Amino acid sequence: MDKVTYNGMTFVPYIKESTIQGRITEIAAQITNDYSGLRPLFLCVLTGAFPFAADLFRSVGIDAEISFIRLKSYEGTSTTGKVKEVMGLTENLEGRDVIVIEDIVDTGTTIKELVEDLKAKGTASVKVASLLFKPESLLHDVKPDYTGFSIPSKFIIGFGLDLDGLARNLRDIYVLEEK
Ligand SMILES: O=P(O)(O)OC[C@H]1O[C@H](OP(=O)(O)OP(=O)(O)O)[C@H](O)[C@@H]1O
Ligand code: HPA
Repeated sequence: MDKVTYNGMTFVPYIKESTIQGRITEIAAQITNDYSGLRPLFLCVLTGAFPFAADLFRSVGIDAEISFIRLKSYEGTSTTGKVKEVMGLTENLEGRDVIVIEDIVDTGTTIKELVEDLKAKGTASVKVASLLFKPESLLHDVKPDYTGFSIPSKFIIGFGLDLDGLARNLRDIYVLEEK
């Protein structure tokens, strides 16, 4: 794995694809066990979560459905603090067991708003599976129920995570190089 550069910023290798896949398999096994006999609805938060959602959803061993919502709050490497719904939900969520799939919980702003919204829609339960979690960046009292990797508060890209729309197609995860 070599360094990569986007918009003049250099990123160094951080988490390998094989390590990511191994962790996704473990989370899928946990979900398979926790939701046995239920038919959960996975809700993928576009855009960043799509590679994680595809791999996680295909690894669970129970009947399940998947749907998508598109939320946006980041510009460059920082949050705007405002979560914009770019594409909404069409499903009736009443009585459903929902598992939100996120690529990252950073300040927690996106997940806090989304989970509150989903609970207000009459869901039976709402849990969050996030590939990455930055506990030291949290601005709200939230925490994923299933976490791939807890990481320090550094900007990362790859495996769905972007810098202004780029780098989502990297198979591995990279972190911004320290100067
Ligand atoms: O915990 P937070 O500080 O709210 O950050 C997490 C959110 O930020 C990213 O989305 P972004 O707005 O960059 O949209 P994207 O998925 O289209 O890249 C990521 O996919 C999460 O949804
Ligand atoms: O570290 C990050 N990288 C890319 N997108 C993000 N959205 C929240 N945090 C991040």
